[in-house]
Amino acid sequence: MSDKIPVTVLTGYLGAGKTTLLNRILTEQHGKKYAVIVNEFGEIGIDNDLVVGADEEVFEMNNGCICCTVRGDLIRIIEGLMKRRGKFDAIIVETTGLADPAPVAQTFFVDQDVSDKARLDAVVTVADAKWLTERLKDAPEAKNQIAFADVIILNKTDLVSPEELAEVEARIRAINPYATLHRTQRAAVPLDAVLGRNAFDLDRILAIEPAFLEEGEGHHHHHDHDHDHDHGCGPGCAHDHGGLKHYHDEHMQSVSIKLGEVDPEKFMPWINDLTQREGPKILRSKGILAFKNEPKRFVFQGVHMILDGDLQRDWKPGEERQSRLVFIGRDLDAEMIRAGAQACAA
Ligand SMILES: Nc1nc2c(ncn2[C@@H]2O[C@H](COP(=O)(O)OP(=O)(O)OP(=O)(O)O)[C@@H](O)[C@H]2O)c(=O)[nH]1
Repeated sequence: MSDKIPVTVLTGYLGAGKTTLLNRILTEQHGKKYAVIVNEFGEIGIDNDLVVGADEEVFEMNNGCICCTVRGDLIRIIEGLMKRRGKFDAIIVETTGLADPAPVAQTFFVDQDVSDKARLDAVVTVADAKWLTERLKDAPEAKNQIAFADVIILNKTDLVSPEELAEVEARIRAINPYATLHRTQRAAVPLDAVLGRNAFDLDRILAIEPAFLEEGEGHHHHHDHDHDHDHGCGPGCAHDHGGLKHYHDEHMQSVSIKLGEVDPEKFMPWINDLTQREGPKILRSKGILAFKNEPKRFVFQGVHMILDGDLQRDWKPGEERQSRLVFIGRDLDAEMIRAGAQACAA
């Protein structure tokens, strides 16, 4: 029996429910110690701050594209964790919603130091029952996340009719007939549905992606656009790592904003109005807010025009009462969003 540390790669498109699932796993009584590695799109880390659990250690990877800039980070973090063996039962990697899981999974096979000590247990993909059908049309990453999955959590079943649910499940099955599929609300699955699966099937992946085990001899980046963004190796390029091709959305951008205390009387109407008007373009929004005279942190989450928000834990003594917001989407009017947020200052 291998004593390699099992690694679960948690993927799924923006806002599907990855962090919800992760928090559920981490708050269960499991008696295990997990190391969690998160990777976000957007310059200021919010996700790592929203992962709960007293016993876990959370490591944040650099922002940017997971294949080029971030893969090095992933390897470094895992190697660091390996030096402290015995302290962790398993590693969970939560990728950004925009990541193609192929290069992440590939790391566990082509990097010798990593593959000596860690094994990919399963790729778990959270799918948003409401939005997946749309994303399969316009986001190749979303399709790859389904194709690579060993376990699929078909989440947010409360937001669709039984007919819509059957339809999205049929679409998933057309891409991936093999994965174990769980229909959920709020990602409610037992821990053993996700962890310790020993489910990653290399033969199946090689059938989809014959170049999976080939480490690129020099990386060929195809910039099939003339935009001048700077996001690591850049959105919009279809990378070809020795034949393993994956994609980035060239129009995807993030707007991140930091400000001090915020007036909820101004913020609430503004965020509602913004997401109603710009919802089709804003795929994802989230923030941790310091409301004036409020001892607790207010956390809001949006996926297109659906918004959620509540007061969570207290601001800790000495913790700076700073508000942080991130908007991820296509063709966003960054100046308009920034100005609107600034106007909510208390
Ligand atoms: N209605 C409904 N909302 C849900 C469900 N699961 C999660 N959500 C909400 O969907 C939003 C996104 O959930 P997250 O868990 O943060 O999604 P994520 O995949 O981690 O998002 P990114 O990391 O930004 O890609 C939050 O507001 C959740 O509360 C569900 O089953 N039903």
